[in-house]
Amino acid sequence: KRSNSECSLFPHEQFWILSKRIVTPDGVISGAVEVRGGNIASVIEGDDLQSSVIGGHFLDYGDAVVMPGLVDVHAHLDEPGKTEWEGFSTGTRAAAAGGLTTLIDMPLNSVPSTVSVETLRLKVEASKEKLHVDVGFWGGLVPENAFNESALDSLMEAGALGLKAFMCPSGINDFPMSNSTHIKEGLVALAKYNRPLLVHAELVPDSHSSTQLNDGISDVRSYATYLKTRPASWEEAAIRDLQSAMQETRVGGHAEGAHLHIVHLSDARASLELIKDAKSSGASLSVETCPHYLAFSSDDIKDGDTRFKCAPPIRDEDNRQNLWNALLEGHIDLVSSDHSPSAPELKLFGEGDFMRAWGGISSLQFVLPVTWSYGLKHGITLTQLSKWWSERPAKLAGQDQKVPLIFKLMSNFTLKHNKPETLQVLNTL
Ligand SMILES: NC(=O)NC(NC(N)=O)C(=O)[O-]
Ligand SMILES: [Zn+2]
Ligand SMILES: [Zn+2]
Repeated sequence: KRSNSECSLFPHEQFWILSKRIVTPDGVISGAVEVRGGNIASVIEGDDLQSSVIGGHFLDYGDAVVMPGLVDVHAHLDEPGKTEWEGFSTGTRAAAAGGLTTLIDMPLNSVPSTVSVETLRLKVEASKEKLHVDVGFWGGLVPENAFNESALDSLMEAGALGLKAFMCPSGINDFPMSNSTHIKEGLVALAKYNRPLLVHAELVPDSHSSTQLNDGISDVRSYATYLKTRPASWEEAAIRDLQSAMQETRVGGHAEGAHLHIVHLSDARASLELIKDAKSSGASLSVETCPHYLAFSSDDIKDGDTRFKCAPPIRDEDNRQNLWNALLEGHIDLVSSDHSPSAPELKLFGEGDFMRAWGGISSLQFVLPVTWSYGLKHGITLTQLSKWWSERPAKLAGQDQKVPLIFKLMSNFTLKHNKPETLQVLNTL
């Protein structure tokens, strides 16, 4: 609704958006999108629609792309508590600047972490009057609530869209790691709601104590040093450890109805093979990767440039190509930002110490151009981009209404010509 502020919304209850490139489930069409009362009312294929069909108010965007807004299922907005790291106001403005119209906020890096109905309410309260795009919330699965089904139920019934767990230390004191037993419990609780459990899948082998991790560390400014401390075998070990939990999400399984989603996959070798096997065995399983894994390889990262520190780490060029192939072949389902900013001083830009800097990449407003620019070299299409960044993330977050009804209906109508009767049908839909 147009407010009397300097809002840029077109001041009409009903208007049309024309473009030569409108992204629909049936491909990219030239035509017009009808907006009525703030919703998509119809989509019409055809050229020169101004005069013949539409009349009224319209915005003609020429050959600029018109597509569903991006839905980011993995963003750390850090409020309440750490607004010097991000916050709802700056984070949602960055999202809007980058074409993201929905963010699902992670349950950690805020203070407190979102691991109960009380802390979810604190977060919702903190977000009031600060949102420039839609925001939803994942709840946190931690050892403290994993066996307390009623606590998980109240978190879900209070509006959490699913749960998130870490299988390794998260770097946040009040968000401890979980094991596969906790995860199985979480999946059983989620089965009632047909909702997902998202997992940070890195598992530190028992032999590794945290001190050992830093043993023999030579040059902390070299990215290779950091990369060596978080090998792909950690991702593989976590996904191997999740196998039986994944099997329980199959039809007839103990957690049928629940869904397991692996966040920010970096290892496109053994870990990806295990995911592919689990999917083909019928597990209700999906996996995301992030633009920084698709765009950069370890060789690109200069000494001391701790902007690129994240967990799991950015791996080598061959791995990056494998990630693109897996995304193009549908083995990786979607892309998310894993926007994990911090106060600049925590990145230790001066010292460039990869071992002590905050792990997390700040990227929200760049994810669309990065995915598109680097994807062009792999021949990606706008339709694929929209599946990876809008349609599938919206489904994971249970936001099916974000995949506009008309686009769903469009999948039944193969509009060849905007014959009046067809238009009439669409308009009444
Ligand atoms: N607490 C975090 O924000 N962690 C994040 N940090 C990264 N990815 O380096 C994450 O998603 O694991
Ligand atoms: Zn993570
Ligand atoms: Zn994250």
